[in-house]
Amino acid sequence: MSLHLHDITVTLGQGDSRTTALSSFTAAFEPGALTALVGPSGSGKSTLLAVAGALLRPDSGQVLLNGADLAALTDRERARTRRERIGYMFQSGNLLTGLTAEEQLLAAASLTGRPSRSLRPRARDLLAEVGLAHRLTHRPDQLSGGERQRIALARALLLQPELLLVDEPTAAVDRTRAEDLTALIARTTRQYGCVTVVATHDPVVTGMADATLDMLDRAAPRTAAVG
Ligand SMILES: Nc1ncnc2c1ncn2[C@@H]1O[C@H](COP(=O)(O)OP(=O)(O)OP(=O)(O)O)[C@@H](O)[C@H]1O
Repeated sequence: MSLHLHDITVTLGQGDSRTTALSSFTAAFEPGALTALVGPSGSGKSTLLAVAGALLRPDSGQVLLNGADLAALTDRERARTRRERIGYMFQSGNLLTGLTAEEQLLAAASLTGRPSRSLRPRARDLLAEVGLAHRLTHRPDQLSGGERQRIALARALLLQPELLLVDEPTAAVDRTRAEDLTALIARTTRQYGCVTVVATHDPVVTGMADATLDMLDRAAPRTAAVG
């Protein structure tokens, strides 16, 4: 498993709000390694996660997951790749209203056609690992922001993704929980051999990461020198 982003450019918005969020961005990510993606607010971290996760098509460039270009796949193939090969944990948690913590995990897995009964023990183990064994039957509106994020992490890990994309996992939790969550992400990354990219401002995460990628170091010059 490998992830290689090659010469990625992304523009967002229309008219006056049109912004170049990524400009000729190139980077390679190692399997079994947790890479911390750092850089000031607005430097393109979330945009990069969206492109790597086949949620957003770049204007140009290649997103090579194991050598195959996600940017060149059809919408249907991209949706399948997202369901089966990529785990996401984004800031909002993106949980489904009305479902319990345990159902959040099983519902996501059922989209890939796997029987939920066989996954239930693993779902419970993962919820216990993120410290939510006592919250299996709670629904999103009965949980804190940090708890919702932890459910999203457990859900992302359920199907052993090849690519794990995480946006600010520690923003809504205390330091001890931040260390536990980051350790879980790092441990799972090594165990599954997945490529893990975590956008973060938190020194706890950068301190435990295998590599740090600073968005500002990778930005291409905005104006080319003409000789
Ligand atoms: N829909 C949009 N339309 C126009 N510009 C946008 C849009 N979404 C994001 N941007 C701009 O694109 C740039 C990159 O945004 P992005 O969210 O990727 O940054 P970030 O590094 O994740 O920031 P943060 O650390 O604050 O989450 C920013 O300048 C932002 O203002």
